[in-house]
Amino acid sequence: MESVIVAIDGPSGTGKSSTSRAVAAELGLSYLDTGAQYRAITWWMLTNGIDVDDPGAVAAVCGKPVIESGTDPLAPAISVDGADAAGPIRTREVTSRVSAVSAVPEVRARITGLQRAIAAAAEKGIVVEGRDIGTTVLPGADVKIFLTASPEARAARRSGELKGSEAADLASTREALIRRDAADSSRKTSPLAKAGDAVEVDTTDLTLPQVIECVVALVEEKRAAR
Ligand SMILES: Nc1ncnc2c1ncn2[C@@H]1O[C@H](COP(=O)(O)OP(=O)(O)OP(=O)(O)O)[C@@H](O)[C@H]1O
Ligand SMILES: Nc1ccn([C@H]2C[C@H](O)[C@@H](COP(=O)(O)O)O2)c(=O)n1
Repeated sequence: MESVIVAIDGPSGTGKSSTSRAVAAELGLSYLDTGAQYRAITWWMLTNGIDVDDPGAVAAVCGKPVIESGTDPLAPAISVDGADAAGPIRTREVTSRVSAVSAVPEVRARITGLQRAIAAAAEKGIVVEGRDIGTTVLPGADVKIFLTASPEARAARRSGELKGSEAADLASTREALIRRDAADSSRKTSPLAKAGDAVEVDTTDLTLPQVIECVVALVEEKRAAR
């Protein structure tokens, strides 16, 4: 079977990770969570005392951390300087600072380079999820999907995940994700955007299995047309 590159973009909480992992597993493809890479570099900045609101300071050191991403959809993994970072990158602090770090052009250039190298090495193909995959990272992707959902649906999905001290009410979760989407959409360098040739899938009223089925069908359709 010929290799296939699938780009899945969209705002936060639309189901990119859940869908991408399941589609990659079902089709025997590799999987890359690019948001985890931006979270990992943000976590490194915070733990090393870098002022993440100072783009110059961030740019000066962004080449330092060694970020490695696993590509098995059944066992997603990310490490920074050899240490497992899967847990620490999901804290509320990292979530609230990641948009500032990922807006720095030098950070984007470095992480985009890592992403392209990983995609090029995926022999059977890969599902890559993020914000700028179809527009900037892999503009020649075979299949491009842009997932959307209402802010209410996304907030309800996210609130269900947070536990203990990280738990937040629906309204503040909704506000936080709208704020992050606004920052990610308005940055100058490769903002969150739908590629002109992407298929938009509104997941508001779809179950996760329905979204997965829809994306698998789009990939199979593309393969059959080759
Ligand atoms: N269609 C759906 N219906 C209901 N729940 C869903 C659906 N898609 C995803 N979810 C749930 O919503 C939550 C967020 O999904 P996921 O992490 O895949 O989104 P995301 O777009 O990758 O978010 P982010 O960009 O913030 O990482 C998860 O708990 C997931 O199980
Ligand atoms: N291709 C990407 C992927 C992610 N980001 C930034 C913007 C997000 O707010 C943040 C975290 O992503 P998530 O884990 O929530 O998917 O990373 C980006 O700029 N470009």
